Amino acid sequence: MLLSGSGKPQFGEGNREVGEAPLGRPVWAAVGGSLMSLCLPFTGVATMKFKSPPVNSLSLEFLTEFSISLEKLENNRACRGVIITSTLPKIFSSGLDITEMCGKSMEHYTEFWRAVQEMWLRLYGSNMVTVAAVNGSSPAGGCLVAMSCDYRIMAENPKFSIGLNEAQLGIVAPFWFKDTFVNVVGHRIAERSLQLGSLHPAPEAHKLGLVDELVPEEKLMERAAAVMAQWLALPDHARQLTKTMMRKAVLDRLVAHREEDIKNFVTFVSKESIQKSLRMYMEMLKKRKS
Ligand SMILES: CC/C=C\C/C=C\CCCC/C=C/C(=O)SCCNC(=O)CCNC(=O)[C@H](O)C(C)(C)COP(=O)(O)OP(=O)(O)OC[C@H]1O[C@@H](n2cnc3c(N)ncnc32)[C@H](O)[C@@H]1OP(=O)(O)O
Repeated sequence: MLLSGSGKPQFGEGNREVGEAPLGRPVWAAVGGSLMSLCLPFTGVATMKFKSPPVNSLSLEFLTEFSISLEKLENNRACRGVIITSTLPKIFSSGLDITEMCGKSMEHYTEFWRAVQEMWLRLYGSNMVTVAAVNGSSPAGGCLVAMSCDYRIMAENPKFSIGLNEAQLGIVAPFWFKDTFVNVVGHRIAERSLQLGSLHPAPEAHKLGLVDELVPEEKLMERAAAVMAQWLALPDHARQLTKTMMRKAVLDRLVAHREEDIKNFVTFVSKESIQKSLRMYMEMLKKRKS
């Protein structure tokens, strides 16, 4: 992932610490792990770019790096907003890495699911302004990442789709995926879309309110910066308290039921019938390619 931003530098780039420039001015800070890049320029707005080929699947390693990056930004007082996008053509994120949910131990499933929860708690509960610049397809967990942001701008290409398609895989979106979805599009649209496991092409996603606006792909980052500036024009404390008021109940629900949710996931995903569905789905993806 690539992460970039400005302000008071606190990050290291690989092994290189980024510190004060000779004149005492903060320098551009680049952080990164291998799976995303992060930069924080003088504007106080970070850009986080997923870069985990082939399709930015949310593996345990990716989720861990994502959460650490968010924590670093959150703790950096100079950082007020983050734009999340992808370096890969046509793909924002393919969602949870299915291979993490196939043929692994109970311990692994537990660790993986805790990492999924952690990422969501950090992103959905972030004090920063979060804008998703969705420059490609974004199924399931990828859709969750976009929906957890404050605002979604999607490239207007109808070949790109977004949605919670879990039902198509024979699995069930957990209650907090569903809650996030309901908070974005409302109960009726969420119910129909979840039951059918729909992936909505960009124009339809816009009509449903799943994304806030569509722009030509080449204008995506420019528009994301403009939206960010609009949101940052307000005093942080008022915006943050309002965000908390809107999201707290849903966040609290997972916090209160976190261990139970992990147990449910592990029990569910360990079932032979679910393993079979996931294996068949992976085979279908491979066949579709050939
Ligand atoms: C009671 C309930 C209690 C608890 C709940 C329990 C459990 C359920 C909760 C689980 C919630 C799950 C959330 C998820 O996110 S599941 C993942 C859903 N994702 C998808 O369905 C997307 C699948 N992928 C695609 O549709 C396409 O790959 C995509 C993204 C449109 C890109 O298409 P394309 O560019 O043509 O690329 P390929 O299809 O050729 O893919 C390249 C390569 O990547 C592999 N791959 C794709 N997606 C994934 C993935 N999500 N995980 C792992 N691997 C993936 C694909 O197989 C190819 O591999 P290859 O080796 O053939 O190169």
